[in-house]
Amino acid sequence: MTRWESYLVSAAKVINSYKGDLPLHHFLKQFFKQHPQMGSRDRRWISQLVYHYFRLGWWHTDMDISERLLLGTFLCEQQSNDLLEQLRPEWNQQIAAAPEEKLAISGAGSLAAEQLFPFTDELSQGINADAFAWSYLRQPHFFLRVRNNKQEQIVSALQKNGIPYELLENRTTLALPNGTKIEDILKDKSWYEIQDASSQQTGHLFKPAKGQSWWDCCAASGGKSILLRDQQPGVQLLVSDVRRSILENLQQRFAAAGVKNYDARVADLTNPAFPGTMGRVKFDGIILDAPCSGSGTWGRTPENLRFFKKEEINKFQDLQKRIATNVIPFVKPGGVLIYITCSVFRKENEEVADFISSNSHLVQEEGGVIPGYGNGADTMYAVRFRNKE
Ligand SMILES: C[S@@+](CC[C@H](N)C(=O)[O-])C[C@H]1O[C@@H](n2cnc3c(N)ncnc32)[C@H](O)[C@@H]1O
Repeated sequence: MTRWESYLVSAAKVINSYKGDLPLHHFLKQFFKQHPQMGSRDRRWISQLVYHYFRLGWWHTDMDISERLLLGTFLCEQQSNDLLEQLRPEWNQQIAAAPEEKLAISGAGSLAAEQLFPFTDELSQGINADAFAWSYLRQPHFFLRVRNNKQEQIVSALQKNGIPYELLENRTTLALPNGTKIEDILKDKSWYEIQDASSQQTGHLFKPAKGQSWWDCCAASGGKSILLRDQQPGVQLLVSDVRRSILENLQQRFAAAGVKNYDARVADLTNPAFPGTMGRVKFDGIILDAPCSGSGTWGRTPENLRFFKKEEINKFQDLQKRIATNVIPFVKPGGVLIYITCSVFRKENEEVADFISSNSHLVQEEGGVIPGYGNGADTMYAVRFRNKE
């Protein structure tokens, strides 16, 4: 058996044993731990094959696995590669063709959006189902947000290391190839944050003013809070999350980014007793970056196309409504609430936004879907409400 054929066999082994109960990258890590004879090149190829396989969603699930692995590689890769050259050279010659052309060349028949992404009837308004579904065939980019005006220094380090990059029009967002080991290239952590392009765009809704008090109530490791403080270093900041461990990550990330003077607390915002623990405090701005299906980021975790259960969407909506209900009373009259998800589902987006405005004095001012699928970024939803009390 050639090296390339053995990659197909190993990838098929992974696919047959993976049941979706933990993220695919964790599963692959475990798999490689059990097969220490595989070197880094082998691991890279097998992982890539498996990811391409899942990028095809529910299309041709009855096809022979090896055939589907090759088809996934043909449709998802844009550059000639050794595996196809050895196993399907006639496809490798056409690797740069448009996806529609590749479909015809492969003889695999037509491809409808619902076959790739089985939840098209759940999409938020304004998301183009075809363009969104087809975006799964491309691995998303890796994005940086430039801080402290270090564009020139960063670009020159990337050029020195031969890393291809695109500096977007706003001159603060950099798109890089996925898997770039940026920590090895940029030693000064204060120059940049790793943050998806759409996540960076949510910041356009913040508009903080000096001296205001803000609460990032589902802060995780603090990506939105750092963005907020970069816009307005003078805001007073409270961060909270239900997970103590993620707030420890936040503290390290803030220290590396030079973010100081903030309050942090562990808080479960679904707990009905929670509001009583906050005292009489109110905020000029609250960022509610809600726990969600993450369906706008599944280009990075395409195994979800096969393993996510539609019923989960309602559970997320329920969680989002409960958290919003507990958070709304803490917006000052005249203050703002920014509701954010990285979901493409109407139930987690517009329906929760409608729930917020129907059950409070909050009025939606601006925002909506941030469609990242056209430029290799995540798709998000972000809306800004003002308290008209
Ligand atoms: C989408 S993430 C936030 C991402 C973060 N804002 C950022 O920019 O990196 C949602 C966060 O909500 C937190 N969360 C989930 N359930 C919660 C609850 N009941 N109360 C408070 N936080 C919760 C999760 O732990 C998770 O860190």
